[in-house]
Amino acid sequence: MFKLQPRTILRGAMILPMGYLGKTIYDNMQQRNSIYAEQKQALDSSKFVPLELASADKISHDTKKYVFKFEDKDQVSGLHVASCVLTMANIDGKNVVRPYTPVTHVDEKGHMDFVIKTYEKGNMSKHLDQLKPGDKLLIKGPIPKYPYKPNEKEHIGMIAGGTGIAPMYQIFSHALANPEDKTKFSLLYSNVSQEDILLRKEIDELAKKYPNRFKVHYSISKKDKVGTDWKYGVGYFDKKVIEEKAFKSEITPEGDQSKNLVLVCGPPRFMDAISGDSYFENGKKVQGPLKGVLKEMGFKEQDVFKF
Ligand SMILES: Cc1cc2nc3c(=O)[nH]c(=O)nc-3n(C[C@H](O)[C@H](O)[C@H](O)COP(=O)(O)OP(=O)(O)OC[C@H]3O[C@@H](n4cnc5c(N)ncnc54)[C@H](O)[C@@H]3O)c2cc1C
Repeated sequence: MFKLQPRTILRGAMILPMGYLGKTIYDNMQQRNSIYAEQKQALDSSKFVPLELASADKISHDTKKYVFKFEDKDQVSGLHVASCVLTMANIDGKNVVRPYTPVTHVDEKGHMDFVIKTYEKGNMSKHLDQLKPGDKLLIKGPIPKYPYKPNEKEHIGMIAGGTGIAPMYQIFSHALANPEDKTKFSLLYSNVSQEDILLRKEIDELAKKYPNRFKVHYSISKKDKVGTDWKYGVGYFDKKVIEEKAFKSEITPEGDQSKNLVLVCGPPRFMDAISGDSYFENGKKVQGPLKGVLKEMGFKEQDVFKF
């Protein structure tokens, strides 16, 4: 079992949410913000601003890509890696607020894109599904999540389910585009069927372009949804799949955890199975105890960040 070094404790603590170590994350964000201060920002973290929907296109049977225009085509969102936004809409007389993670690069100008799944009984996702180009949505951000720093870790394992790919994509697409950043990424991405895999073209292109820095293993949870050409996994992620297909000997609970980290994001049942979910306590998001497969494997709370 690995021992906690002071450096490990500090780094572990850095991945805790604002409520625990707000100052560290805040300082980090301030540094990032000073970089972006020179650029005109479309979003404001203290208030909701209306953004116009430019287009909404189906990318799978239940998911759309939404493109929101900034007021000025030279504006950037003002987001940093990794952060998300809050959206707000008045639905049946109530203000509904939900977080989403853009999939556009943080320095992309003029627009911000989201990949959002529509739930049959979902308040915000159904509202978004009904929006037409020209309609506006209230958006606020950035909302800080994991403060990613190039080369801080050697290897980051990512375990994502469904739309949980969005924050992972934000991180690895940003990191891989930076030639100075040597961080390696291993992504395990689970979906019900092949058709449900979001951003597959983009992910496969990155895996091809950066074979030494980025690898991906997909899994389909339903056997009958697998096509004949399927070369990846079937079923849920367990210890064996995580060890053999993603982490190999590079990310282990016994390894040097100041160099490795595991990120997890997915729907509630997926989170419960893999790591346990983060939750709100006294109005603040807390990581909560580590549970599930990662706990069984021997990982510790500070080795894992849950989005
Ligand atoms: C940090 C963060 C970033 C996120 N980024 C994205 C993103 O980029 N794209 C995206 O599509 N979603 C994302 N989500 C999820 C999103 O915030 C909403 O939870 C989701 O869109 C459902 O909201 P709703 O109002 O439509 O459904 P609600 O009205 O909240 O829920 C209605 C019903 O839908 C079902 N449901 C709701 N959410 C889920 C879920 N995640 N999995 C399975 N069933 C569910 C439940 O059965 C629920 O009873 C993110 C969540 C977080 C915490």
